[in-house]
Amino acid sequence: MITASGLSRTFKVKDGLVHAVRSLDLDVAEGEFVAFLGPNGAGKSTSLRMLTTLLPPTSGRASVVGRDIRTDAVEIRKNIGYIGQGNGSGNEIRVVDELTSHARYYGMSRRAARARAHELIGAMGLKGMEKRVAERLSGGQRRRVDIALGLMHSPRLLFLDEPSSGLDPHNRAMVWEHIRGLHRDGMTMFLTTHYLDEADRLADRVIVVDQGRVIADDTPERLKADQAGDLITFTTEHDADAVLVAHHAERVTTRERVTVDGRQIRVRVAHGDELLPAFLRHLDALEIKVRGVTLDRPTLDDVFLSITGRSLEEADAQ
Ligand SMILES: Nc1ncnc2c1ncn2[C@@H]1O[C@H](COP(=O)(O)OP(=O)(O)OP(=O)(O)O)[C@@H](O)[C@H]1O
Repeated sequence: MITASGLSRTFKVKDGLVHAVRSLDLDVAEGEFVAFLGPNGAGKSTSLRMLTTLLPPTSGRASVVGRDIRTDAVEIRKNIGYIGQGNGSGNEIRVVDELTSHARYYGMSRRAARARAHELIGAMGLKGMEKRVAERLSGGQRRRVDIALGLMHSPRLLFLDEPSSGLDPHNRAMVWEHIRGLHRDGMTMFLTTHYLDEADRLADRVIVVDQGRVIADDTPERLKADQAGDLITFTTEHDADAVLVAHHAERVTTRERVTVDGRQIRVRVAHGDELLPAFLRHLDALEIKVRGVTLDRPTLDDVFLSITGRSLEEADAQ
């Protein structure tokens, strides 16, 4: 559905060059749900704009729905939907008319276009807003009109750039419910999001980018198990016991994955739930006293932290 090889984009700025995307390789199969994650400025939107034929690459190649992005933009645009960051829908046209004329552009009959517009108005929780002009909607309502616009022609492949930004939790859940349904019916999804929990829950595959490069690409489960692991936190009665727990923990994982802070020992380890009972029995047999223990499952932010040494939330704040 999407392949890219060495796809790159450089921008000229006053004081030099910005390498927004550096040699992106991608292979997305039909029916996949891929989340593209990374901090602000990592190159996500630039990648999406190249793949949707809105921006020519500086070098490299890509094909989308089997067509070359450099030579076949018209065919690609017919088959894909693109929901960018703050799309159109900022003009003096009624919501229902904007949706209908968008679909007409794709060759739908007036009748089919109106029926589809009303279907999506319902699905996006916009009932009652049909006759309002997009300019006078709230940010969250406008965002849902953007999403409906991207879906009007029922594309095979949907690119979503931060689809849920600006939506309250209720509307986020509603939009995702609809997108999940479309994916179940076979639509391929490629999205960027800052909500790591969304990517974790929804995507079959997560591609992590940083400074224009792909730094990880796998299922959320494998990324979390391989790159981050569970976090076990032990609390001991005495500082001396903490040192002993840390010593034994280093034997089941590596030294870098064990940190001691007073009487608290943090251990990162894959499959912590399976390891913990035997490890506690082992400590007990050695008469090392543990007062408390907690186990936390890793998040995708832990994955980013483990690969780059900084948290995605911190990286975004920079
Ligand atoms: N038209 C442009 N001219 C110059 N630099 C640009 C242009 N568009 C993007 N950039 C730069 O390219 C880099 C990547 O930007 P991009 O918008 O692709 O990042 P992003 O990962 O989508 O970020 P965000 O999460 O903030 O949306 C940034 O350093 C950005 O400043």
